[in-house]
Amino acid sequence: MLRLAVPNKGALTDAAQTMLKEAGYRPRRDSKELVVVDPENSIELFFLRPRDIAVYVGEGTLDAGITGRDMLFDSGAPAEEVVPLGFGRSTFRFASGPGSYTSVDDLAGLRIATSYAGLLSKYLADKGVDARVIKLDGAVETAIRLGVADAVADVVETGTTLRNVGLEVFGEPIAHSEAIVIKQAGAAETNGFQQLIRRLQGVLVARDYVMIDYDIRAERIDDAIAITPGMEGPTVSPLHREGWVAVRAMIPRKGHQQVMDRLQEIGAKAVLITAIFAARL
Ligand SMILES: Nc1ncnc2c1ncn2[C@@H]1O[C@H](COP(=O)(O)OP(=O)(O)OP(=O)(O)O)[C@@H](O)[C@H]1O
Ligand SMILES: O=P(O)(O)OC[C@H]1O[C@H](OP(=O)(O)OP(=O)(O)O)[C@H](O)[C@@H]1O
Ligand SMILES: [Mg+2]
Repeated sequence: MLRLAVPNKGALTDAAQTMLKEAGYRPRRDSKELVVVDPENSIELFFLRPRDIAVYVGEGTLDAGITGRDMLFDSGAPAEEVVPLGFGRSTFRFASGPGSYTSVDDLAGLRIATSYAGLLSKYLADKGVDARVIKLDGAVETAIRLGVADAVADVVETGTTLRNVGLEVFGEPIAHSEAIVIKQAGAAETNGFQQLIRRLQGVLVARDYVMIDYDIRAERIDDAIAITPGMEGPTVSPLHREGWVAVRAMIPRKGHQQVMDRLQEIGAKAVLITAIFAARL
């Protein structure tokens, strides 16, 4: 049985649940359930704090985990990213009162509050900036107002939290994060692990791609294929109508209306888009 760590709280929880459900795994019945055993899929799900997941996986007590890339770096645990999952996207940034500082170099000798002390300390060391890291558990944005810190380093998604307390980001982003699957660094990939990855990648394909079908005059087929090249070449089938062919291909969901416009401009008829329910490439 594969032992997988899944966030039990916080920003990644719902999206991770939804993705695992779409990948065919048994969802947890309520938010208090800490372990889900799913023998049909040979998997055990352990619901843990996102911050702790890299620690368990790095120790090898669990085979794989879903966590944030920033949390993996922060932990310093011997675990590695296997695939990005496309949700929980955020940047990790410095912020302070408007106009206070412009780059990390301005922070030498100052105090920076964060709940990602490992990630921040590594970044400061890389940049050769000697500053004091004040480790807090959360809600770090308030630390400046309360006089505990001169600047903060925190997760920013929409920026609403910072705006609400009158802070502004400055300097280059420290890190770009999203939800990822991790495994112990250097560990062999078991059959169960590869199955998990294939299923999750299938969910990503089903989310990001749609199927397009259309009819086109045979003499325009090269132009049509240039617009819809498909993954490994589109399927082209004869139509009962003389001089016409039917084409079927996968295209990115994003921009599919533009693709339909271009196909119509070269004379395509009966252009249909359908959602992909599940996929394995
Ligand atoms: N508003 C957000 N939008 C997108 N991703 C976020 C957001 N807040 C946090 N994350 C990401 O989610 C992951 C887990 O962070 P989260 O804040 O949920 O954990 P936590 O702080 O330990 O939990 P909690 O906030 O419940 O105490 C991190 O990788 C982080 O980058
Ligand atoms: O840019 P925004 O869209 O406002 O999102 C970013 C905020 O979301 C997270 O907070 P969370 O709710 O996890 O609280 P925490 O700081 O206590 O972890 C993060 O720590 C930021 O505060
Ligand atoms: Mg949080």
